[in-house]
Amino acid sequence: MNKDIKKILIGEEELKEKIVELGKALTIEYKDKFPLVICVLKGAVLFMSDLVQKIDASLEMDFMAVSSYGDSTKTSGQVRIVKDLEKSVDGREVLIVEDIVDSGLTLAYLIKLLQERNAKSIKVCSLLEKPERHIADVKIDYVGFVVPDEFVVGYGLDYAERYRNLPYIGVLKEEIYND
Ligand SMILES: O=P(O)(O)OC[C@H]1O[C@H](OP(=O)(O)OP(=O)(O)O)[C@H](O)[C@@H]1O
Ligand SMILES: Nc1nc2[nH]cnc2c(=O)[nH]1
Repeated sequence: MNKDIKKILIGEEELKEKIVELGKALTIEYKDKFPLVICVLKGAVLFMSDLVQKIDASLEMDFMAVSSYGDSTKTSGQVRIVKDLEKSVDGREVLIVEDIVDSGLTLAYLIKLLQERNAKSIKVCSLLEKPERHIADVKIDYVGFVVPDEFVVGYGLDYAERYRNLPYIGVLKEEIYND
């Protein structure tokens, strides 16, 4: 285990099993719909790449990066587009893939944006959710794991851009924040 990690919340095997399960459900949902699957960079990139391999349906992938103003552990509610989609969502069945829904403000912004761009349907698959932290009223159609109100890293999720490459989801030691 990485020396900065206090505990592992979700291990590699558990992640793999959940992704197979989500992939089966999404295969049923999107079998003949040719969805546009949108990865929200950067956190969702590992989850997205493993998840799409478990969806047995024709699909397209696109990538979007948004940034919320605030420090590395808090979101402020203001979101801006850092990298926009290449594809049009007009008339498309869209699946947003997120690593985590915390306050829900990023997701609420994305859903509104894609609605304004005339997507036919918008569903959300998030690996993690912290329901007790929601500020925005967002519906997540597919959730991997509900996690407690602790700052988690690994499997795409960072603290100050580090730890994204850990193959598990873990909680950082307090001293890392206080450095
Ligand atoms: O529900 P919220 O409170 O809005 O937080 C969730 C968002 O925060 C994280 O992204 P971040 O802005 O840290 O960027 P990153 O994915 O590049 O790490 C995460 O990937 C979500 O997009
Ligand atoms: N890495 C990380 N990013 C987040 N963004 C919102 N909540 C979290 C979290 O718990 N961990």
